Amino acid sequence: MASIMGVWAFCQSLLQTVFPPELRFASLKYFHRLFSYFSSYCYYDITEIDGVNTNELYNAVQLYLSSSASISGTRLSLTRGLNSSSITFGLSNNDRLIDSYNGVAIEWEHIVTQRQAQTFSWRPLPEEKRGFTLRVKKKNKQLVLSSYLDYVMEKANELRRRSQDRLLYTNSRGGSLDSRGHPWESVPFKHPSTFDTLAMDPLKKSEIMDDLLDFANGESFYQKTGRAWKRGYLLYGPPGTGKSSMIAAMANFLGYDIYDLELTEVNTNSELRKLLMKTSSKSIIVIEDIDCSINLANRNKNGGATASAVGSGSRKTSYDVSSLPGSEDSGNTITLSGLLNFTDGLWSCCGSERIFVFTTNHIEKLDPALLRSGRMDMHINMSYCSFSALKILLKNYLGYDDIDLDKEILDQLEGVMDAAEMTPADISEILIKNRRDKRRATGELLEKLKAKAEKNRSKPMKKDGGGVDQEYGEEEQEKRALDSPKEGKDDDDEQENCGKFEGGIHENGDGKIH
Ligand SMILES: Nc1ncnc2c1ncn2[C@@H]1O[C@H](COP(=O)(O)OP(=O)(O)OP(=O)(O)O)[C@@H](O)[C@H]1O
Ligand SMILES: [Mg+2]
Repeated sequence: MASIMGVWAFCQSLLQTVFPPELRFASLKYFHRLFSYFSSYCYYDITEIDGVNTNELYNAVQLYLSSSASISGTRLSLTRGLNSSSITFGLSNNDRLIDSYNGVAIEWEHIVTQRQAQTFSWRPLPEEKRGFTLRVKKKNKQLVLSSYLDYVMEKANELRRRSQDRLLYTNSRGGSLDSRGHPWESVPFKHPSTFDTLAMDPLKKSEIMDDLLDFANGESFYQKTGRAWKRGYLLYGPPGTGKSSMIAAMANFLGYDIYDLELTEVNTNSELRKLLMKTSSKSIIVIEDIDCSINLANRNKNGGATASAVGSGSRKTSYDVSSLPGSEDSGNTITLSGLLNFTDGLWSCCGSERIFVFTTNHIEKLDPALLRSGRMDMHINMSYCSFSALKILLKNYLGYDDIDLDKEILDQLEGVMDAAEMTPADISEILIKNRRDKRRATGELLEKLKAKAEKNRSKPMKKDGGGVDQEYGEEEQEKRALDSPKEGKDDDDEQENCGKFEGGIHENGDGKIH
């Protein structure tokens, strides 16, 4: 047997020195077949692209090999991605190293060859053909198949989560795919918001954190109850109350990637489905300002689901496809039912451990279908800054603890906080501006709060909610104007259909209200 292995090794080294890489790859395969019968080893090829899809296992192996301490490579390739904070190292082209698992030696080789002239393909393929070959003794084959590869996947996921550079994906390219078949573009996600920096009622905060942890650790629960392993959060409240900051804090807390879904870039339900299929597990799928992304004014007579995307933000100019003759037939529209299928239809289960987060400034404008049980599991009201939230801001921005603050000032702040109805964003501005002088900061803050409370008191109360709401409307309209000049349609009839939510958090589905 030793002599057979010697011949095999000789042939391999001969091939590597004599043949060009593309021939080497093909010839190696041929010789491999010839020798496999006699060899005590078996081989597994893990190619980067499997047919037209990217092979997740390839990426996992690459990551695992780049960081595992249990491996000893003699020659590594170092890379640092654009905007990335860390250097990653991997196997050089056509180099190999030995990993050890449960006392078994596993050899990895990275094989890179030039792709031959492309025949017809629906999308351009990368110029290089890359793959890993795993070599293990035949007697340990079962170990590799039953647990080693799972271990590699798990380790790679963990490494990715632990690394600072989680990813923020966007679908700003519309429906088009990149050369690796991805509809999403990604950048490293480095938002500093955490649950520590988030100013909100501590009880509410810990409820949300517990809920997230229950979800992340709940694989067996979801399995046992036959539910898809996903959870939906609806964050609602005035601009500047921390909805986007909360999403960043959730991602940082769980170590998940974020998919920021720009609904106005999606033309059809099937495009929406494709985007969903290309999201990974352990991720948060976000639709911001859902009331602006889906135009609920276009529902059909049956209360059905003809909703069209409308422009917002850096988004397309408003359009209303359902008003174009025949546009529905041409399928050039996303519908509310398409969106609901996206979140809780069969397709929503094509991955696991995913969180959906919708945000809105106007929960009352949302279609009741979106709010129904089982859709968005938790409704979280991000409201004006409360006294307990203010204390968090004072600590974070000025380094104040409760005991550091003058009791009299604290009492005054507490007395005026609720009536002032100022957002954490407004308060943060005042604190940032005066952060070098704590006394001045609290002084100016108190002044502004009192003035705002006074202003609110003197405003004439309107039937539908009072003066404060009107101002919140103005602020929000400003935001909308920036987003889309054509917007601002009348949604009154929609509001009649919608339930009103008060208080902090509502857990949906089991009827509990927190
Ligand atoms: N609850 C909060 N805790 C800490 N900082 C906050 C909070 N709310 C707002 N801020 C600050 O204000 C800024 C704007 O907040 P954010 O973008 O999260 O608000 P939003 O609710 O998403 O607003 P919009 O409805 O306009 O999207 C943030 O950068 C953050 O610094
Ligand atoms: Mg926001």
